[in-house]
Amino acid sequence: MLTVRELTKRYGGTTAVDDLTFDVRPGHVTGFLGPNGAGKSTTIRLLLGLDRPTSGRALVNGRRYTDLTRPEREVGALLDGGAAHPGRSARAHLLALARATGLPRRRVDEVLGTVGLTDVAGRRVGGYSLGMRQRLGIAAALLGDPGCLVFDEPVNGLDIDGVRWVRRLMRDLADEGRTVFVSSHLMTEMQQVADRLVVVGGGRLVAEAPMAELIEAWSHARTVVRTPDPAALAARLRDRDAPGRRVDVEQGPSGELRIRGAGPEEVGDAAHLAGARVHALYREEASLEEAYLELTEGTVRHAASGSGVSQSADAAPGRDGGDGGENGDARRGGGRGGERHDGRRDGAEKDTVENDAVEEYR
Ligand SMILES: Nc1ncnc2c1ncn2[C@@H]1O[C@H](COP(=O)(O)OP(=O)(O)OP(=O)(O)O)[C@@H](O)[C@H]1O
Repeated sequence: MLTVRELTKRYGGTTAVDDLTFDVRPGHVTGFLGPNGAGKSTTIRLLLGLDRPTSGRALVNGRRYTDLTRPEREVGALLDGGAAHPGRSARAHLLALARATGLPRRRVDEVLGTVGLTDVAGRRVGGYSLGMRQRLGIAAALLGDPGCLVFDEPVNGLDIDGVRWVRRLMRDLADEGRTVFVSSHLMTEMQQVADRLVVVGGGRLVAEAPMAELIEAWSHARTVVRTPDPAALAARLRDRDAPGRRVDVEQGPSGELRIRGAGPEEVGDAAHLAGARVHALYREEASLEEAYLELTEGTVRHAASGSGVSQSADAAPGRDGGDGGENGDARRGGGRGGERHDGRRDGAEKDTVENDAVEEYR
């Protein structure tokens, strides 16, 4: 369980996180959604003890990260898929982490298997695609078999199979009773994977709710009708306005009417009464994207510093000895990188690296 209470973080004159309170509960995939500069990375850093709050608390299983005796067994994080040394093999990287945290080496093989890197575990990470590095980052997060997992943009750089795999993995981890917290700027991705959402804007909490509730509360289903007689139908529909009930009618770019406050049956009846011919009539469900835009409207910061700061924010997930990564912001590319995680070996990448860490840990 992750607990955030009245959390505030100021950097000079900038309030990155502003009196934020929310819970991330076990057994759910909770999405952490917000526009650039909303305070997501800062919140995650505070949860993971990588920064200190100005005030308030950010707790893992009821304790500050820095007070946890075996943090790797309680929370695992993917903050930067490129955090492994490029000259090391995936296996060597994970063995070094296991050794540093006193975890059994069998966990290395287990997590390599879980993320599908067993066959390429001896290859240098420098030759890995972005998607393979994401998998390695997830393997590192899973190493201590923690009850809480924090994933920052885990699907970036993955091909469609990789994306499906990550979704399945997050679902399975939650179904096992773990706490899964996943940040993303991809609203459509959240809709696919999260069953709860924490939405932030301008450092403040905008919403915390089950996904379905959030969409229901903040977005509006519309009825769309195509008719050659839009004026007659619109007039008839507007007549249905009554105290406590509002029917909004807008004309779309190709002449269609988009109606809020009246369903297809009612619109069909109104068309009949108005003598308007109907060529198409359907209900259009609002997407999370629409709900999200509505929720965060007006909260977007105009600080040009956002992306630069985020890079430093993403670096070095402390406990896995991250080196800042050679690709600090690559995962923000939203689908850039086109991974080929198909086991194909490029000639230049065939070398096998087993370094000191492996030797020492045998
Ligand atoms: N170390 C820092 N020094 C100064 N300002 C910072 C620092 N870290 C974050 N900020 C500022 O705090 C605000 C929140 O940044 P943060 O990176 O947490 O947002 P975010 O939601 O993760 O955005 P993104 O998706 O772009 O990473 C931004 O205005 C950012 O410029």
